[in-house]
Amino acid sequence: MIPELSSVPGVLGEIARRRLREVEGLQAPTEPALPSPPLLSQALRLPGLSLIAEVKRKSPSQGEIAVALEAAEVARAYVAGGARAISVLTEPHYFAGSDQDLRDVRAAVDVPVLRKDFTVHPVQVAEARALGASAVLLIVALLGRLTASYLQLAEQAGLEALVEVHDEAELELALAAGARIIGVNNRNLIDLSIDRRTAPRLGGIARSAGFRGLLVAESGYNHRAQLQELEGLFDGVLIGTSLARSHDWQSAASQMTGV
Ligand SMILES: O=C(O)c1ccccc1NCC(=O)[C@H](O)[C@H](O)COP(=O)(O)O
Repeated sequence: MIPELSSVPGVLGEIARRRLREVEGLQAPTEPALPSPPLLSQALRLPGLSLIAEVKRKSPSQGEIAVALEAAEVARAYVAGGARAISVLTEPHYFAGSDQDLRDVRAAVDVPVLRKDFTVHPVQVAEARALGASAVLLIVALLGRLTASYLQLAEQAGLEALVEVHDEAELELALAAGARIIGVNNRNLIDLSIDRRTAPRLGGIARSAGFRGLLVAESGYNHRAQLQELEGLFDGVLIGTSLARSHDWQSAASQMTGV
């Protein structure tokens, strides 16, 4: 049990406590291990800013985005539009996602797949590997000092981790935990406000502190021009709402990547 979970405020706290109740009785999957998935880090090391495109049906901040979308179809279109990785929200209640979405996306595309969930129990890490994910999301605002042990768990399971931060204190914890891929979220997950200055600010601090790992900017991007300030500092950008709500997922992705 994560000691601080009961005191996480706002929507993030609500989601995480509900998720814990859903998963804490589950047994770790026992199926034979799947072949090693493609590495998220490799996709992020390609030249330029790599797009991680998100399969997102609804969200606490936006309500319904594309409730009827078919995850595999959307993921294929994103990849055709130049996305180098896919993020799949598997949380069912607030985002209408599912584990089956992740299986479907894994079967449909060759690029790395991130399991975007609210990881609050070790069983979710084992599940992610069994579903075919390449990486899991670890939110420092939820895991606090346990971030390092969840990172270890992920590595032992053969997964990479996107370690997500939103402020300086969380960035310090992520660096101390030995994160290799840090996601800076422009969305405050407590009050859901967006401030796109967060990513460049914290990305700059991370680099000044000597971080040589991979940086991903997350949330709030809807035009290619907004990505300019990330060039040269960030390796990737994670975009959900503005892509998913488009009626043409391939051209929406392509407008962001220029492919
Ligand atoms: O998207 C939300 O409203 C949200 C609310 C509470 C916790 C997490 C939330 N989103 C998760 C994400 O970080 C985003 O799905 C991801 O970064 C993409 O953001 P966007 O392009 O703004 O959809």
